[in-house]
Amino acid sequence: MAAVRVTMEIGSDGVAVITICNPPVNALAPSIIAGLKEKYTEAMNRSDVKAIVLTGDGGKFSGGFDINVFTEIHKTDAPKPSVAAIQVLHLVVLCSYPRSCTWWWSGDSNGLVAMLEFLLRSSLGLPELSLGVIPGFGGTQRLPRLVGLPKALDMMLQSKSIIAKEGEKYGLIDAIVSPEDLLKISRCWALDIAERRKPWISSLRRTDRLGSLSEAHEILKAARQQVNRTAPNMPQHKECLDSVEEGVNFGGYAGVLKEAKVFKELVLSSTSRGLVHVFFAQRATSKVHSVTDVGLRPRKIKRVAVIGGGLMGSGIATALILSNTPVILKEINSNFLQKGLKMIRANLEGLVKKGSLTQDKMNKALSLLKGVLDYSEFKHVDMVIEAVIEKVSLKQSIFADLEKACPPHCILASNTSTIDLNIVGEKTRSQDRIIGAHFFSPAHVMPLLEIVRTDKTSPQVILDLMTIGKAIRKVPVVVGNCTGFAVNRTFFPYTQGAHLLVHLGVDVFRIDRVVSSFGMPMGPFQLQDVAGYGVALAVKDIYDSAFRGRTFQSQLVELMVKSGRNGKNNGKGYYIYEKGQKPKPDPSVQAIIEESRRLANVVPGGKPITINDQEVLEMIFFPVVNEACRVMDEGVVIRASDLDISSVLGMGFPRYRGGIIFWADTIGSGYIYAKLNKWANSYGNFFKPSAYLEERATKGLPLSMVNVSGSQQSRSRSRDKVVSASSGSASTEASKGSAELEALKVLRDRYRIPECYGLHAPRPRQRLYDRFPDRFGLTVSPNSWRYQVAFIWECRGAGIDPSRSLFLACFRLGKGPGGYYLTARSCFKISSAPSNNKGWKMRFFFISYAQEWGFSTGWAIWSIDNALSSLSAGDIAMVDRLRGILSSSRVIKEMTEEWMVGAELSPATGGMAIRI
Ligand SMILES: C[C@H](O)CC(=O)SCCNC(=O)CCNC(=O)[C@H](O)C(C)(C)COP(=O)(O)OP(=O)(O)OC[C@H]1O[C@@H](n2cnc3c(N)ncnc32)[C@H](O)[C@@H]1OP(=O)(O)O
Repeated sequence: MAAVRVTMEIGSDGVAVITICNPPVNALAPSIIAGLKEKYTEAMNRSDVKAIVLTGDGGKFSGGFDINVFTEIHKTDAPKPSVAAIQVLHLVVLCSYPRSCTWWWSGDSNGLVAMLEFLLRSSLGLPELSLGVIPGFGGTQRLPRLVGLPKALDMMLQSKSIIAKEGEKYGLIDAIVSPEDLLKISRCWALDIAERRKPWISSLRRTDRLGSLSEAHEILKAARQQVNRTAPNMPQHKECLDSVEEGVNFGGYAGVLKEAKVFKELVLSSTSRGLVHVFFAQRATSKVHSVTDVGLRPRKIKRVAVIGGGLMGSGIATALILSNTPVILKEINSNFLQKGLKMIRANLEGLVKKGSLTQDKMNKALSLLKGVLDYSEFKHVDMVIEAVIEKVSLKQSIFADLEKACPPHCILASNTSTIDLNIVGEKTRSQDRIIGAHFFSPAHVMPLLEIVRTDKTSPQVILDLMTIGKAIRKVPVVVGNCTGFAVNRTFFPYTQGAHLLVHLGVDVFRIDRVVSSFGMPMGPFQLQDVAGYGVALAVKDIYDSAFRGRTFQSQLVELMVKSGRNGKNNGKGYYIYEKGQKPKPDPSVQAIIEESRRLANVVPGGKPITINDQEVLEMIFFPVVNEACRVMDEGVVIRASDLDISSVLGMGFPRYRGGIIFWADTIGSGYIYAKLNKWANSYGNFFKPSAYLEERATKGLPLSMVNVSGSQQSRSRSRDKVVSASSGSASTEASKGSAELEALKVLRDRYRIPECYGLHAPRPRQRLYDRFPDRFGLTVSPNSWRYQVAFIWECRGAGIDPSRSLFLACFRLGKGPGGYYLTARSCFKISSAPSNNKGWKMRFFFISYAQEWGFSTGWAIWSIDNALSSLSAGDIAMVDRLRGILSSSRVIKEMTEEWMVGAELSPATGGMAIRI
């Protein structure tokens, strides 16, 4: 992999070409920004440089600011100096008008002076709001001045990127040139500007595209109204408008100052934490151990057959032809076939009507579609996706036919949402080719593709389906085989919980309101209306037998159907649906609900319960979290974040809450466990906490920590396979270690503890050990890392700054009256006698240690200073607090027992680990 660097080459024409290199997307990491600043200064100081062109390595410019920095900030709760540096750099660049230098980037003749301006312009998109922040580097000011307020607001508020042609049309870029000519033309253009043959206009000072003040205010007012409607729970939208308005009212420079202030605040918001988590969770789905890391190459899927032209089949076919994959649609008779083809056409027409597809592209897509009534053409397909009704015998006979009709390499996929794939493929001998391709309705719109593998599905088949999934613009998440798979299984208690609440006396429409204001696209009852009652009735028995003892059954849906209601389909459900109107709650369902309540008779003591909105929310979502725990426990998902992204993309769980597990961990396993336990005692087993949840709650661990202990693994039904898949074929001991590390990583991420040993990588620590064996009095073991993390985490829980606890953890714990406790002696030594040999040695050691972990020296010094500033003052209260933690903490007690036995620290260093 190419090194992260910024280079500068100065040509004989006097143009300095500065190139940033940070694969894969040349993200603006702090080191890149520092490198840019350095090269800029160097170029400015050289008399032979007339102009500067900024470019990116590997044929790309930049994917914007390095999002990993946000993650770091989220872990420490404080903006890193790097962020401030960016702002400083921005201002420096902005204010220091280079006399003879031209900052110029890919086709922008106005692009003098502010190099960061070019980053903005050439990326052709400002996706910052999708990460919970607002555009920085003056983005909120420059974009409106370049493309006009309406287009700029559209791009920023929707995080919408635009293609080069559109950029040219709106004045964001000046010329479109071929990749081969880009640098050559850029050099000439830059020289033209430097030598005043072309004009330079600073975008920050432009006002011509802003319109009059009153026009601008009108546009902003309309945007504000829209934001209140569409993003009520996301502060960054409103803040973005405020920053733009500041610039409109008081000038670009004032706008930049406001933007910088707001940016710093937003980066610490819970919204940004959730959104950044989702960003990485989505990308993590591309990595499936033993599939994507074993050198397999995806095979070309030239033609796909879809069986069944119903709602799902036609949606899947639509998605495929939209991405240029030829499709054969098979139905059992011409009537059904025509209906299916018509539905596909209607799907495409809908997109044309919305403006997201041109008529030409629609025609091209339709030309790739062919309807058939038999299997004769199946010998030419590379993949089949079966999408018929959920009937086991029908699916089994289709798969038996497919085995005969398709070539031996053909992938045999089923879109079943509930049925065990082993049963689907029972009548074939092609189990290695059988896989689940679970789309969500409408399949051409919903972004999630759940890829279900069985024990026998071959890695090649999984990889091929992942690849085609990405080609049709889905996010493929690979999951294990079980009833409902990962998403439907996790969310089955969502509807059931809502039904149980209704039967306990809570109003249907209130539940929907509470759930919608939490951020779901609609409440569970409206969702049931939209999905149709057929689905609810079809899965009822399946779930009841698979999850026996923890389902809630009522007659409500049957009674609704009996009364002539079928949800949105026939315009009558819990709501009334009229064309062109918003769904209206139907008060007449009340009688049906009363009848169902009477039949279910679950209200304790016959008196409807009284609960507040928060409890409504918890009683609906905590059972979902509980089931998600079982899904993780059984290894149905590879990692917790797969459930986060699946809940966001498949169920509409609010993205800014980070997904179901991320959200649950912000609440805490202990709280959720206690609530579920309480409800289980009052209302039955539907709420009974799972063993996974119980374990994490008792140990005070996050739910996202999938691997905790050996007992956990042995309890798991199918996770052994998944765990070994994620930790390779190493020995048991090694895989235990890697599971431990994985757990640590999760802990670190969840509790935002960047300072944990071993979390950055076990190897640096091992290297240190190899280099300085005398300084380690104990063997490096995963357990020591775990305990150190636990310690730091405990300190954090007690409100002690993680940087201090890290520092303390680095130094020794001494023995005192009443037990072992932490002593600040080592720290005092440093602070009271900084010139003392030992003090300096320790300080130096700490810094080099920090460097090995990948922290900067600056950070290490800052961290030491931070710790010293509190400790050197003799902060007895804190030491007492720490002592309190040590004596009361279960984790620490556990540590004590183990550590007392074998661990001994080197007196030479004062300890590299906690000594209890
Ligand atoms: C002050 C400023 O205004 C603040 C900002 O700039 S905020 C940051 C704004 N930037 C973004 O939001 C861009 C995010 N990135 C993207 O949209 C897309 O990655 C892209 C369009 C640049 C490229 O897409 P694509 O080629 O499909 O690559 P994609 O799979 O998304 O990413 C490839 C890798 O780059 C990483 N990556 C992408 N953008 C990154 C970024 N800005 N920072 C850090 N890593 C990034 C991804 O995590 C992924 O890593 P992995 O391979 O280890 O999983």
